[in-house]
Amino acid sequence: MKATTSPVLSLENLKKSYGDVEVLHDISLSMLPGDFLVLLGPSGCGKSTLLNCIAGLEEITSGSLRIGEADMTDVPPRDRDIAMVFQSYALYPTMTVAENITFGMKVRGISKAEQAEALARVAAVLQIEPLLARKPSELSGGQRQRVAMGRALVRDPKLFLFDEPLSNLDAKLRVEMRAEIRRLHETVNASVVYVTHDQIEAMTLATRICVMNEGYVQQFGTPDEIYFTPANTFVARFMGNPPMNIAAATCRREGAGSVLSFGDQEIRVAAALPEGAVEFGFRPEDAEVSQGAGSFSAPFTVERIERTGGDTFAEAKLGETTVTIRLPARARVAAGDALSVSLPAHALHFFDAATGRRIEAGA
Ligand SMILES: Nc1ncnc2c1ncn2[C@@H]1O[C@H](COP(=O)(O)OP(=O)(O)OP(=O)(O)O)[C@@H](O)[C@H]1O
Repeated sequence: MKATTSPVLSLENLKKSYGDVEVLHDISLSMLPGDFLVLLGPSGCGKSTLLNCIAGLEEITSGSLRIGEADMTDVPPRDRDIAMVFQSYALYPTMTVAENITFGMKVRGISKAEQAEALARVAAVLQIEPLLARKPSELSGGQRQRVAMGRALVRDPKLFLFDEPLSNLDAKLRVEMRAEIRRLHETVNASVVYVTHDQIEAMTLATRICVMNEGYVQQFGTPDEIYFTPANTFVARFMGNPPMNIAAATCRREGAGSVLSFGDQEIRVAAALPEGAVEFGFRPEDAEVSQGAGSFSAPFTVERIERTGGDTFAEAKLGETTVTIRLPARARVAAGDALSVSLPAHALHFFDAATGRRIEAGA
């Protein structure tokens, strides 16, 4: 008989209030050992508060929080079998790198031999052997971040918690460290909860993403589910750069399909959608630009062109909404040109105009 793997972390109807103000509402999610769970959302959405609840730095107001099988309600942070890496590295300035990494073990009375063994293992994984005798002031930002991770890695805990660990690094270093964290996760097969507001970090690192807004879980799924089938307009707009185009349309049924109109522009779709107001979405990279007739009955007139080097983006109006369409880098297009745009069926997204929720197209 195959044993089922039990979650390493599970939250059920977790709520957190500060005084009368509830900042986390009914959060339920779980992750399996080896999962890399990213808590993603804009500033103030509650992701750090949720991480701090998991760490035990904040008490939960109601609901349950389990790490492994054990309920954590009355368990202090030091007994939760977790290791945290913060955005500020909080290294001890007077200690060497080696001492910083082994300090926690020393405090817990772990033998010198075991400390040395753990230090060697972690230094090799993080490739910081040449830095062990240095002080934090003699390190670059990326090296300090690696040492901070080293301090967490010597623990071999049930759960690693990362709070925006890359946000103090410059763009290039962030990309390098992102790759390193990914490699690290693959090498040690750790279970990680990772907070960020950066959707690229979430897409590249996560096995599961929990998108949050205003203390609510907007969607919990794999990176592909979140990107390709966003549950609502918030998730659709939050993921992707440039974000998904979303335009208000009026829908009428025609035959087995539907016609969406945006002023004088119309698009026929095979899906049988509810009639009336609907939000229509497509990603800038899914638009196929052609010379002939596209999916839309009226062409788009280019209002603005933006060239980023690798891509060219054209802005045009769809009804009242300005939409962005990605073109090849060397596309010879200028403001005032007309574009015929086609969209493959899988690239069409529909959302309820009142609630913003995804409408599963029944075709
Ligand atoms: N100690 C506190 N007392 C009262 N309100 C708080 C406290 N800490 C956080 N909040 C509020 O809880 C909400 C969530 O804050 P939190 O720091 O978790 O957001 P966040 O998503 O991590 O944001 P950021 O990315 O800016 O750190 C915010 O509205 C914040 O103002």
